[in-house]
Amino acid sequence: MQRATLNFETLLEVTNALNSQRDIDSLWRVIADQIRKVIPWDRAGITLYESQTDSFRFYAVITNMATPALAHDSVIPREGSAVGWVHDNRRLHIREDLQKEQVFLEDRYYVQEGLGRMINMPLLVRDHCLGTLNIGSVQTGHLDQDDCKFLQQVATQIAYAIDHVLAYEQIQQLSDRLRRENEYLAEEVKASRNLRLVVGTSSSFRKVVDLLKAVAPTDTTVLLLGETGTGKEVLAQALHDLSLRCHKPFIRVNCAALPSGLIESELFGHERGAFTGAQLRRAGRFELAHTGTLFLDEIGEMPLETQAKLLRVLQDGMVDRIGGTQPVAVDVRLVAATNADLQAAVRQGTFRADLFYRLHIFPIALPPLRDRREDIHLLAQHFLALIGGKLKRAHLAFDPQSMARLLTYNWPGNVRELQNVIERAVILSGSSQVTVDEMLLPVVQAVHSPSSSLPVSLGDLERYHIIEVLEQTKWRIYGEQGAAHLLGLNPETLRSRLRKLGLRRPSSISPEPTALP
Ligand SMILES: Nc1ncnc2c1ncn2[C@@H]1O[C@H](COP(=O)(O)OP(=O)(O)OP(=O)(O)O)[C@@H](O)[C@H]1O
Repeated sequence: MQRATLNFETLLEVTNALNSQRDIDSLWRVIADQIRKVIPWDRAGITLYESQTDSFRFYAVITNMATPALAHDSVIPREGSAVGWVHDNRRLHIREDLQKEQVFLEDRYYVQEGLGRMINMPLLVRDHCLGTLNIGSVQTGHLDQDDCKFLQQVATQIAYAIDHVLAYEQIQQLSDRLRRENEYLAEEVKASRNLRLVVGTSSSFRKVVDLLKAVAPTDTTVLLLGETGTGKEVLAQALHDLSLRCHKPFIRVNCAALPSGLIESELFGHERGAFTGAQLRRAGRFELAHTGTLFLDEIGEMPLETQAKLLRVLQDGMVDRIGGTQPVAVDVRLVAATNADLQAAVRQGTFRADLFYRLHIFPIALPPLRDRREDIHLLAQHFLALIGGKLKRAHLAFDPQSMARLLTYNWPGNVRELQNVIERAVILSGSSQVTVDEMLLPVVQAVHSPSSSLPVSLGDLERYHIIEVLEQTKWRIYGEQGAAHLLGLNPETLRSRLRKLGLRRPSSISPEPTALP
């Protein structure tokens, strides 16, 4: 067969192979076999340029050499390498005798492998160089013009095919990211995180807000310390809202809520098939938070193994997906929170000291509610308005005794408790006048005391409260001294609630003169 015909037919075979849907390894094998018909080789490889690291990675390699020094995934820097030269100059480079011309970084590895000649071709798409095609042989010697032209044509076909694959991967990644963002937002909506306003004018709280405002515009890592329910998450969100990243994502991870087996894939993502059940490639929360803020709540609960991986991300800004070979660069501002004594955890060996120092750059300690009693009034009004909005109850107001009760109650550390008491009071008060019955306060303490083993649901709480009041009134519902009046409910509303709760007047108590449940 004539040389020109052979080259043409081979090129056609290469194009056909590129159009067939195969995985990259078998595809490369078919193409490399075609190239061999025209130019004998002992090593054929493709590198791709990675701008993040300004280097080239071997994307596919086939070699006859016994001990290949540069294998699949090996990385070569652009500076000083032949592939870098080809990339920068957009043209082919041949070392006809590697022994004599070891001018580039990778040449000594090729000589070690036993190669005599190396040809590097740019993979060009619209004058953009994606990487290189590299053909090496044990033989030394010249390459004629036709062969150069043939190789360049093969390189162009490969370049366009790779460009399509990369574009497809990018679309997949973007759609994966969008899907994850949607899932995340749906979760967030479900959790109805509408209590974002930061409320408080006490001097201890103002100090916290001043620190927050000072650090917000920087990219410094912030560690929020404080008892549970003191507002660490509210402040993390406020920090993000005040930062230059406010229009970028704010992503939250509760380290205590995720089982240890899941936390790494949740944080760092995973490749398809990385473990049983990983049917799709999944971006982690670090990737979702790219250019924004990642809030790691309850960081003290993070398993030691995950702490080591988190430390690596903080050091290099690169995330390794589980089962992945290529790290992904992320630009994330980290905010962490804990109610645990991290220094004690470091002493006990359950928290890494090096991670602690990475996080403890700008600690902010939140005061418990007992140390900011001046804020109770404002917080109570704030929660009343929010809960009123949530339950669609307009113009709610505390009756004067109730506000006094809230102000004098010996609140422990927790703002969430105050909020919950108010929510219960609103539900139990039938009118726009909200009564915080004294009963609500001790019950809340009992619920949260360590000796109480079972959590009490809102339904149970309502039932206990109603029974208590009915017992006080000897099951009298109507009139000034009746349970309906004390509960601030219409008697008919109370009667229907009793029916709903399945409560009946005990037979030992004589009936009221009106219709009874
Ligand atoms: N200063 C504040 N202003 C307004 N709301 C607040 C404030 N502090 C706390 N809250 C409310 O109290 C509840 C508990 O706050 P948050 O979840 O931020 O606490 P946390 O310290 O992160 O709790 P945990 O340790 O349990 O994760 C939330 O509903 C929040 O809206």
